[in-house]
Amino acid sequence: MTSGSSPNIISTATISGGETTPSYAEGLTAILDNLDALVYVSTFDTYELLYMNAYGRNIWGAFDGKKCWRALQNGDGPCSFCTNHLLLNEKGEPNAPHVWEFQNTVDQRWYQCRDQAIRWTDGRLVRMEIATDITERKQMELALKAAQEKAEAAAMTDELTGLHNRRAFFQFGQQAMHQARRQGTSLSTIMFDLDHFKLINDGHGHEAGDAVLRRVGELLREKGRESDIAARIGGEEFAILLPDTGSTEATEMAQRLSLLFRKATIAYRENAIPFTASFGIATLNEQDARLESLLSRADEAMYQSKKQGRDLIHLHPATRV
Ligand SMILES: Nc1nc2c(ncn2[C@@H]2O[C@H](COP(=O)(O)OP(=O)(O)OP(=O)(O)O)[C@@H](O)[C@H]2O)c(=O)[nH]1
Repeated sequence: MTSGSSPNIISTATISGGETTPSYAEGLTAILDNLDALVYVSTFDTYELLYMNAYGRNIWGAFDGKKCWRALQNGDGPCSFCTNHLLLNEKGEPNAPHVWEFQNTVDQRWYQCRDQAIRWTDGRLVRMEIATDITERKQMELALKAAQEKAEAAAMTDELTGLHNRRAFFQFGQQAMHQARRQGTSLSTIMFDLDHFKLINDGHGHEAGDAVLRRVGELLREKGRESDIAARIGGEEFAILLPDTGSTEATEMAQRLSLLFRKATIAYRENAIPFTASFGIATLNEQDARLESLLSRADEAMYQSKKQGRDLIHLHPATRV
């Protein structure tokens, strides 16, 4: 419906058939009442509903004398998402129709709404909305989006431990490194590798090994900060990036983890399986052009822990406190 459409139809009726105007008005009403879409008209200043077709009345009830926000949204005042301000330009003339999608708060269904200012029979500009139910399409879109997000999350997650996987670690790690550079803050990394893990697998079975890895994942999630980036980057090798953290704090964190691991024997079938890890720590310095160079220093330090007997913590010497 466009501005001035009602008077046009009525005058066509008079010219073409000489029939009385009401039959055309009734015809128009019949058309509107048989549309598979909501059509309503409300005033800009008082939000009063001037018209609502049968589709709308069947869902939202009688409209006479009601405000649009009360009848259509069961609200206590104008809706926060009201589009009225988009329908008129600064000169107070109608803008092009505004099309948007919205979930109605009363029937919870999704609608594509086409809102525009039209000239009403008394000459004033009013709001007209035509809203089509798009719930099925929207549900499909939302399900697709959720599946996509789930797949993306799965592609970044280590299935066994629930921590980030290697890919996610490098992706988020690069971001953390750029942020540290931009803000001039420190960034440390702790790498650790479980000691003699092959013996756990060989002695208790692969499932027992998996239970240990899962427990390590739990402990990292429980003890880490929200901003930490903890990942399983290899079979029994883990890495944590600690934004805004210097080497002293990182060493303290590694000490806490080392202690937790020693205490956290895994109960698996009648057996209590003890485990330890060898740690290496490094902190970002000016020469680190890439995340890899920070990690390779942490790896070197971890290797020292392995070499010197395992269940140890080493801070890379190039790291400043
Ligand atoms: N259960 C289990 N074992 C794994 C997984 N990924 C790797 N492993 C095992 O981890 C073990 C790693 O053995 P090694 O590289 O010899 O290292 P290690 O026995 O921990 O010895 P050090 O690192 O020198 O202390 C191998 O037995 C792998 O099969 C996994 O997802 N689950």
